[in-house]
Amino acid sequence: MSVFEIKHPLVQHKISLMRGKNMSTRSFRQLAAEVGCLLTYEATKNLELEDFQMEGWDGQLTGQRLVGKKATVVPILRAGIGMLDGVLELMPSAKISVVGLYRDEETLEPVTYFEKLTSDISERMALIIDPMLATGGSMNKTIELLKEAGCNDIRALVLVAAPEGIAKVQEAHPDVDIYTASIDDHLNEDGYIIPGLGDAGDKIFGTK
Ligand SMILES: O=P(O)(O)OC[C@H]1O[C@H](OP(=O)(O)OP(=O)(O)O)[C@H](O)[C@@H]1O
Ligand SMILES: O=c1cc[nH]c(=O)[nH]1
Ligand SMILES: [Mg+2]
Repeated sequence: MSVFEIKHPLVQHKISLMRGKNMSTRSFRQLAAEVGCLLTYEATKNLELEDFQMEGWDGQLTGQRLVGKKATVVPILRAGIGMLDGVLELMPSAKISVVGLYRDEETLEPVTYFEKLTSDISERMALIIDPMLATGGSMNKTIELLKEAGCNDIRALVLVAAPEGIAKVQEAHPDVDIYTASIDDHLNEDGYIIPGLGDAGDKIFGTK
C-alpha cells in the first residue's frame, strides 16, 4: 500500500486556509469540496484508457475513453458529505454508497449506524471520502464493510491524516492506497489530529 501526500500548491494553499481559527462554515465547506476534487484527480491518475475511433469535426480520429471498473464514492457520514460535491465534479456518474459511523467520544471506537452500498459494489472501485483519518478506526471499519460486500479495489481520500491512523490502516489493509492533503504531526490525548482541522463534521455542518 502507498500513501500519497499531495504537495500541489493549490492543495497546500487550500488546506492551510482550512486550519484557520475563524473559518466560516461556508468557506470551510467550500474548501472541503475543492480539496476533495483535487484529491480525486490524483486518486484516479492511473485509471485505464482504451483507444477508440470517433468522428471529429474534421473527420475520423482516435479518441481515448475509460475502460474497466466504474466507481462508487463512499462518504463516511457525516463529515464525508463535505467532500462529496467536489468528488462528483469529476465523476458525475459515480454511484454513491453511504456508510454512517461516529466515533465514540470515550473509547474512540467507531459505531456503525447506517450502511447502504450499491448492489454491484464488487465490480466497482470504491473511493472512500472522509476529511479526517485520526486513529484509523472509522476508516478500517468502512474498509471492512466494503470488503465484506465484495469490493476489492479501495482507495481512501482524506483531507488530513495522522501518522497513527495511517499505520493502523496500513497494517490491517495493505492493499488500500491513501490520498491526503497532509500527513500531520500526531494525535492529542482526545484523539484529535494536531495541527489538524478541529472537528471537521461540526465545521462542515455548522453544529458548533
Ligand atoms: O480515525 P478515527 O479516530 O476513527 O476518527 C475519524 C472520524 O471522526 C470523525 O467523525 P465523527 O465521529 O466526528 O462523526 P461526524 O462525521 O458525524 O462528525 C471523522 O469525520 C472520521 O469519520
Ligand atoms: O481531529 C479530528 C479527529 C477526529 N475527527 C475530527 O473531526 N477531527
Ligand atoms: Mg464520522
